[in-house]
Amino acid sequence: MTIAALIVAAGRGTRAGGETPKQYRALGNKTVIYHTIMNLLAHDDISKIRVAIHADDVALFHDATRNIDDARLVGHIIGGASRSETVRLGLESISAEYVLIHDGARPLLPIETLTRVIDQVQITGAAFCALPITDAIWAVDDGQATTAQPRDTFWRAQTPQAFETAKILAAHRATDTPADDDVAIARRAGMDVDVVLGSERNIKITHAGDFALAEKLLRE
Ligand SMILES: Nc1ccn([C@@H]2O[C@H](COP(=O)(O)OP(=O)(O)OP(=O)(O)O)[C@@H](O)[C@H]2O)c(=O)n1
Ligand SMILES: C[C@](O)(CO)[C@H](O)COP(=O)(O)O
Repeated sequence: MTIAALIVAAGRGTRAGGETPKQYRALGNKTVIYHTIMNLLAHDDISKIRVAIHADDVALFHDATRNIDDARLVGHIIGGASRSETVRLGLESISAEYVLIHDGARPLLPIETLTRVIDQVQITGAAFCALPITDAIWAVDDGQATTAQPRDTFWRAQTPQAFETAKILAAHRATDTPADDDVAIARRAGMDVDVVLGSERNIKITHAGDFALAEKLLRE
């Protein structure tokens, strides 16, 4: 049994703003992507980590990772125009039995969450971490509440999302329409995907204000 990780980090971070893409900005005294990689290297079952980066970021990536002395971090690849395309390109380069697909912009993944995903994917072949919703959920149209939604049936998806590599690669090859995440691509292909408990700590840095939250979580 081999488990690889694919970190997708080829986005531009438009919503976060700033001159440098968010994955190469500082978090503590390292970069965001450094933390993301180290969190995955923390699990002994991960035998290989591939990072998909943007063609303009090669120097930034080398700078961010030059102090990582671990042979499991293998050569980077260049991602695509959408997250889904980046994932497909990354999957084409991975030969392990299972693959964990993780956002480069989630630098605070707890080892317990990672372990839950790794354990479950080896049992059922597809698993991701997510959080149940505690607020009431309303459909809103034109600024007005319309229909209350049954919140027990909705979970907030996080990454890693893990699959048998051959199956998720086939699912990606079978569609040209990008999706928000890889669970959506898997479901499109008819795969069953198990959910395990994620973590409030496992935030995705999306907007500029998320850096302050990430710094606070890092210190805790
Ligand atoms: N073409 C793309 C787009 C996104 N991603 C990655 O997918 C993850 C989640 O995407 P998101 O948070 O939306 O990042 P960006 O696309 O960079 O952000 P934005 O939409 O604000 O530009 C990030 O790690 C991002 O680098 C990617 O690898 N390739
Ligand atoms: C993959 C993801 O992080 C799961 O929550 C999310 O769908 C990424 O969305 P974005 O539109 O790329 O920010």
